Amino acid sequence: MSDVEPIRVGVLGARGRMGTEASRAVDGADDLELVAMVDEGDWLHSVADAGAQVVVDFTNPGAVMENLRWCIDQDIHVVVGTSGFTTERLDQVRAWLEPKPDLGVVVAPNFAIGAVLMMEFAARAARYFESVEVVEMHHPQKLDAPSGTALRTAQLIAAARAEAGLAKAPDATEEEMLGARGSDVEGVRVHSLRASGLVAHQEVLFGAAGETLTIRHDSFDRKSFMPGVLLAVREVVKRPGLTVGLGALLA
Ligand SMILES: NC(=O)C1=CN([C@@H]2O[C@H](COP(=O)(O)OP(=O)(O)OC[C@H]3O[C@@H](n4cnc5c(N)ncnc54)[C@H](OP(=O)(O)O)[C@@H]3O)[C@@H](O)[C@H]2O)C=CC1
Ligand SMILES: O=C(O)C1=N[C@H](C(=O)O)C[C@H](O)C1
Repeated sequence: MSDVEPIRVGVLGARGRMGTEASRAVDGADDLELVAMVDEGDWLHSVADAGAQVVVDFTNPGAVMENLRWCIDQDIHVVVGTSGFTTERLDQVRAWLEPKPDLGVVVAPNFAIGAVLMMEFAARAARYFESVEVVEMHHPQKLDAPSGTALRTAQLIAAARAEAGLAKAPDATEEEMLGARGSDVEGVRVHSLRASGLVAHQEVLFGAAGETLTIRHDSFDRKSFMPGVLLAVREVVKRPGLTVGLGALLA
């Protein structure tokens, strides 16, 4: 038996789709101890009362900032899977962390290894193609559109295009029905599909003269996110400040 104390973990959004899976994964890990499961209407302070060192948040974009603020105030490290993180929100989290030099927050738009690689590959390909569009596909219970993963992918692509000096992607559309061309995320078109049977899927379509490149990732089961969640829980206690994306934690 190891003489290292397990990391004490609380889960917010614990009765939701991801919170249920994350609670199960934490509970099944020898080096972690599930000390609190909190959902809407529960007493948030029970997380601190239970001595949680790390909180995992899978709630919703409307709730997550208040949860984060509270955890930081309580000196609890946070792993955030909840979507809805704009640049402004990330800046706000950095500001909250400033007076807390030992505290870590990881915000990961997607914990699936394949999705992380899809974003990295897309960022790498971006400089070589004049056209690019992102199509994300999710279950119809999803509250936000576009997905956090699609937003992050579009931001990474936009940054790579800007660095390469690429102009706006060609598009002669003059007349369009509202929404037909998707949303414009920093100059990258993002389309959101919702259908029963889907979990979480994304395609990034690149185009240049005479060729296209499609990079696609599919999560068929929420178990796909769990190795990433557990990695983030183990790493956040060693990484003060804000870490965005699981990629930074991968060896
Ligand atoms: N980063 C990643 O890899 C992934 C991220 N996600 C993101 O995680 C989030 C949750 O997704 P999902 O599990 O499908 O959503 P669910 O709606 O199934 O779960 C969210 C849960 O949080 C609860 N909740 C709402 N407000 C609070 C609060 N203030 N405190 C505690 N609990 C609260 C909800 O309760 P109630 O229903 O009563 O409101 C619900 O039980 C979404 O933002 C989603 O995009 C999802 C999958 C992977
Ligand atoms: O709501 C979901 O299901 C998912 N949300 C995250 C997102 O918005 O990108 C991650 C994954 O796509 C599943």
